[in-house]
Amino acid sequence: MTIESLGAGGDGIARDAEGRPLFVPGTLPGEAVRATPGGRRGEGSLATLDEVLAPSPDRVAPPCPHFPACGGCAMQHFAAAPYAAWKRARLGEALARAGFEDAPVAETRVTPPATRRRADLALRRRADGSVVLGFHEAGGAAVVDLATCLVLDPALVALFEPLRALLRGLQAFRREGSAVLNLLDTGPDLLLRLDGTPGTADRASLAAFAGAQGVPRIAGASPKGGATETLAQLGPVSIALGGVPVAPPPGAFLQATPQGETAIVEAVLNGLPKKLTAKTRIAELHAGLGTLSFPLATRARVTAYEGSADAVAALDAAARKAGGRVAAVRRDLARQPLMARELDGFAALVLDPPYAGAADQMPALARSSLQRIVYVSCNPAALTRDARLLHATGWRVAQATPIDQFLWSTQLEAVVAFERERREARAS
Ligand SMILES: C[S@@+](CC[C@H](N)C(=O)[O-])C[C@H]1O[C@@H](n2cnc3c(N)ncnc32)[C@H](O)[C@@H]1O
Repeated sequence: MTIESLGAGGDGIARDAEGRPLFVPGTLPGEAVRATPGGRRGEGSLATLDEVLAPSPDRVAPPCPHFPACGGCAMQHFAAAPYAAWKRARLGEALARAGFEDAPVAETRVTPPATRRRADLALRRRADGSVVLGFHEAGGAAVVDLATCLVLDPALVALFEPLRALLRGLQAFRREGSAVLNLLDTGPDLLLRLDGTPGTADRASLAAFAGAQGVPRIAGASPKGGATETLAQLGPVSIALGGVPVAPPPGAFLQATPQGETAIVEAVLNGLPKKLTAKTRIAELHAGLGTLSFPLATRARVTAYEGSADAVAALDAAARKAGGRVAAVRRDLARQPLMARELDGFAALVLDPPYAGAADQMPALARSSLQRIVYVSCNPAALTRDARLLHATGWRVAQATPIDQFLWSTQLEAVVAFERERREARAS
């Protein structure tokens, strides 16, 4: 069969005899391949690639030995330039589906390998007591035991083996769990979600590991989430966001790479209205630890709303020390979205919602007196749904920037600046 196009999930798409889509993972447009049809996928079926008969000129040798088994990466077989163009096209399609047919989409801002500073590693204990540590396999629940990872910062990869040795001896690790690693300015910050309760011996091992590996803090929690407990702390934890030091809670959200963070911040600042004064006010939703709040505060006064109690406490403490141009407010924006009249007086609004998007918040934004909205999205489908309402209520896309924060994955980060269409423009 011949692959006609590349789907949003990264699969090559061919057609069966009846013209229905046949999704073939690991293939590229234009390729002739031999594949065996298997299960169903949406309105078509899924096929397993047996052989590439005529490779695309865009096919490259995947650099990682764990590709394609490891589910962390899906697109290592795709050359860098067409891969970046594919991500850019996906943002254009997401906006077109919302009604913005000819939105100005910038070139993709790419992220180099070996820069990811955040990892959520799955852990399993084998029957012989040894430890499997890695990401879930592509399309399955099993965990791929990783010897290396080309997207992660080497400082995190260097912890794989010491972590296996630590976990092997921990009584609190029975069958499965996860390890969230955040690379902060003070070194790796570790949150272990284990299926047992650490006793005295475990705590001693954790403190020894922290000292030996230069990990200033280890926290624990149950695999189901819930409250975290500090299990070992040898020093302070800190990361500078927009130049302001913040002490993140264990497992806190960080943008995936420093380069991605820079690209997002630049696109957000470029999306603001040009005329801002020291008295201008900006509303920021889903502020987290302040990744965007502190850069925004260099242009205006910022009211930063965030739902997580821990995150807002860290943001508030950092903001107070930094001189008070950021006011941190705790608010669950899904249950209690900002109302249109609360947005009076803000020159612009920046939102950076979680993967589900901001469906509950959009009607008030569309109705408000706002003239500028900068939407940071990690989910093109949610962006399409949320942007549709803006299209229907007279907004236009001023600029859209795709950011490839998750190298070789099918994920897409984007910053889209919307502005209200001027009346004369709408009349014409
Ligand atoms: C994609 S992160 C962005 C964080 C921050 N802007 C940054 O760049 O680091 C989304 C943020 O939304 C917050 N969040 C999720 N659901 C929320 C809700 N219902 N109300 C308010 N904030 C929420 C999360 O806690 C998280 O901090």
